[in-house]
Amino acid sequence: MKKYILAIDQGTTSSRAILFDKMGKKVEVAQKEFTQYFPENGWVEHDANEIWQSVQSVLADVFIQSDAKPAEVAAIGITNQRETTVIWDRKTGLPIYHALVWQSRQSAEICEKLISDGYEEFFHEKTGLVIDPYFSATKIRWILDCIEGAQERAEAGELCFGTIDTWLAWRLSAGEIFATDVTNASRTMLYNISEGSWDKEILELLNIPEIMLPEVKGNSEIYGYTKSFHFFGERVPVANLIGDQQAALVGHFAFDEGMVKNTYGTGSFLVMNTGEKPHFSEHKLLTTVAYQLSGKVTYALEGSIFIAGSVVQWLRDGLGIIRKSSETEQMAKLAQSHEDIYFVPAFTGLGAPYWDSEVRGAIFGLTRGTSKNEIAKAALQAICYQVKDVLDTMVVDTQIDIPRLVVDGGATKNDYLMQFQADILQTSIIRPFDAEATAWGTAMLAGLAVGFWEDWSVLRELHQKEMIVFEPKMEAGEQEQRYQNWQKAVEASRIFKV
Ligand SMILES: Nc1ncnc2c1ncn2[C@@H]1O[C@H](COP(=O)(O)OP(=O)(O)O)[C@@H](O)[C@H]1O
Ligand SMILES: O=P(O)(O)OC[C@H](O)CO
Repeated sequence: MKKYILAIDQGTTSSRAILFDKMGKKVEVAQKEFTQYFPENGWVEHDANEIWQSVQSVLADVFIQSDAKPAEVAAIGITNQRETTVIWDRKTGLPIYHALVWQSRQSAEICEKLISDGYEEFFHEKTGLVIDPYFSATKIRWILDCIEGAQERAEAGELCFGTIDTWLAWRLSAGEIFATDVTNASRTMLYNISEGSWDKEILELLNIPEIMLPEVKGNSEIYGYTKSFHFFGERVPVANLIGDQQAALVGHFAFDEGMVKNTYGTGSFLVMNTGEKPHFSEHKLLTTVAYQLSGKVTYALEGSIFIAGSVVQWLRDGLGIIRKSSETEQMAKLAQSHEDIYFVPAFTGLGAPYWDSEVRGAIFGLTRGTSKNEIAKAALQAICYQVKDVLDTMVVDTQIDIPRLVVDGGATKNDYLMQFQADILQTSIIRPFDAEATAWGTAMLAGLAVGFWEDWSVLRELHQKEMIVFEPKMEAGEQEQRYQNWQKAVEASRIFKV
């Protein structure tokens, strides 16, 4: 008997496997971090094989740790860090280069050329995106340029391109599934979001052969079956692929137009459901696909922040001033209030609403009295200021008020972060008791596809109602003053270019 849905949440810093039972209860979780490579200024890479190994490892762990058996899994859903680009050999399955991570800037020059040649409107109209190294298109171009003979091999059909969803589905099915979903496709800068297909003019402009691209599918259907993974005695359907931010939107049940969620993971992503018609931003927010169910596309508006939880990771792995991310909460509380510093964590440029690839990080206001506590506090505050930059832009762009923000993601465990976010936005922050929206989103979509759950009304009943609300406490005067200081710090960072 089938008892579980298995969600694979492949994030920027770790891979996770989560088992949900029929009541929507999280039965077991396994998690594994993997290596981040920073080969040059602003570059971020992953080893796609290591990602695959980390996924195999958490899949094994989740069964070893629980009473569950692979034969009891009704379906698998895969949700993933988006845009990260893998190119591999169709025959051997070996990647021809490291995966270029969404945060990575190595294709900045290709983007600058496209902008100076006047292609901004061309891409915006077709893909809903701004021209930026963030998206997969110029990363593909960069790899094809960088590896000798790759262009010819791609043209001959010998190479496959995929975002991480495609890579994992391909691996799990031993090459039988070569597909992506519409949300991941909409982040490649190659996909026409109005026509619902790879855009031939863009492919021609970037000289990317269509033969290397996966088939694009909806968000709740059987893509194929597992084959290679020996822990599955029988073949288990892969019944959903979806980008992690869109999965979180679904996981929060943000199905109505105007509903917004924000996720605090490696980056931070504010996403608003905008309904059946795409809303094209005048303020450099991204128009993207929220989900496609029964052939019907729903669109979203997104503000993407490149550095959020990863600034905390940098305090741990780069500066070495903490051992665990959770320590930052206490440090922020211990920080001296008169040592007020501002930290612009633009390690790989700034995303929405600035889209500045060249800016790099800076800390302002250091004194002899500044200690690691103040730096940790400023790092957490920086996440919140960036969210305000995006949320204010979204309100102006859509003319829709956002009186409350539903949140999820690893960094939301930090109560200081949540309270400061409520204070600086002057908005209520709603944190579900178990902030596992991303995995729950993919699990629901996969479960519906195979009839594990009958329909959305059943799932709505199961949806957790418990939550913690953080209400703003800061005086409006202080909030305004602080935000002005932040804006000055961003301005100053953008002036300094090496
Ligand atoms: N208690 C905490 N305080 C602040 N940041 C945290 C805390 N716990 C985790 N993080 C940050 O959250 C991120 C992990 O969240 P997660 O949602 O798993 O990210 P991803 O999916 O991008 O890998 C890491 O960057 C980590 O530094
Ligand atoms: O890995 P996350 O959760 O920070 O998400 C990464 C985003 O999908 C990048 O667009």
